[in-house]
Amino acid sequence: MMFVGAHSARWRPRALGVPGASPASPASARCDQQRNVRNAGVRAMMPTSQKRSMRLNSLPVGVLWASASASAVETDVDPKIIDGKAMARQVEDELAAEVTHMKETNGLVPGLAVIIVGERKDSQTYVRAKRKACERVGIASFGYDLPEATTQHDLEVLIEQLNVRADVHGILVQLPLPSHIDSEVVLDKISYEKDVDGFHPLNMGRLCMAGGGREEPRFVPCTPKGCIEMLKRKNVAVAGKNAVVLGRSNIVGLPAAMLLNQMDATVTICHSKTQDLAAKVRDADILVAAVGRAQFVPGDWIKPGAVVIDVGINAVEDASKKSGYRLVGDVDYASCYEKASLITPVPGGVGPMTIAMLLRNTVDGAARSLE
Ligand SMILES: Nc1nc(=O)c2c([nH]1)NC[C@@H]1CN(c3ccc(C(=O)N[C@@H](CCC(=O)O)C(=O)O)cc3)C=[N+]21
Repeated sequence: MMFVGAHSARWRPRALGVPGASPASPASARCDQQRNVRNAGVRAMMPTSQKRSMRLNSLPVGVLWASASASAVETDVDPKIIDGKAMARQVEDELAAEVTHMKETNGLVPGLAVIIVGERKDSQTYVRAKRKACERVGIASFGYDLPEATTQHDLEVLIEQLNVRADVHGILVQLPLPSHIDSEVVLDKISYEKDVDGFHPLNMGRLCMAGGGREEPRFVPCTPKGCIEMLKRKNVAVAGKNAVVLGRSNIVGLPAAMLLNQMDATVTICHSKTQDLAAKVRDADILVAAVGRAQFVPGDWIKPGAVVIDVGINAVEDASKKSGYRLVGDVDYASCYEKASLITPVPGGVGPMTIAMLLRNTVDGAARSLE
């Protein structure tokens, strides 16, 4: 049976607070001494003209501070940049406290099952990041690494088993799935009460329904939820503002538009058939770019003072890097930075917040299981 193999691949929970110090995640340690390392990451995202001015307030002022009071230091190094990595660590700290409390009062350990089918390198990277994040906050993670040739039936059987397991509160099937598997059918199989990705039609449907008295979705998709959390934590006023969402995917664009609509923004969804895209974007007080095209949005499309949330993660060739590539977003960062009042970097922006929201959803799912 394939699940024997899957079980042997089960992730072993490690002690809390052990930094998963791999070169790919330099900021996984949370101690104060590490703060300047993290700030260095932000500094790398800044145009050179800004770097000099920020050096003054990036002195190690917080060495004696508790991490709970470190937020101003961590996220406001350059007030224009929304440091998603630091913000995600803050969310993780909050979640770790909740998880500890849950364990102490109810003996409950939140559990997340992550299924990956096939050997896509990018999927493996993301899944590894999710597992490490679970370790940091004390969530038990159960990894299922299934071969490319896994059948639709076997995948569905696994999901049904996870649906009834009391120690699993969230189930995530990493996308994209191999083409011989019908993703929609698979996602519908996940119990909507464990659908921490928020992709189940019942969760998506409830997200899209407006009006009083309706049931809230059990879970909201992690990437758009992370975008909104960034706006909230930066105290961005949304009501009455023009929000433009580039892209209409089920995973990002569409749910992001629904959430902004619920916050009383005037939302415009743009896509490949949109006429005069530049004019639409120039009207945006808040721009969410999720088109999957490297540096697609130039700075001269940005309204002065706009808030720019860049969801894109695109690899572009870069001979100066050891890997041969670097990651860029869907906006041209340097020119958009000049016009924006707030902007998210790539990497270190929406990506880490996506993972933090997955943890949030898993802890919420565990809390709901007590009701
Ligand atoms: N069922 C499912 N749920 C998902 O949430 C899901 C998925 N499938 N398939 C793929 C996309 C992509 N995604 C990312 C999450 C974090 C980073 C992230 O943390 N990125 C780092 C950089 C990572 C790197 O260096 O490669 C950053 O932006 O700083 C990126 C991408 C979740 N996804």
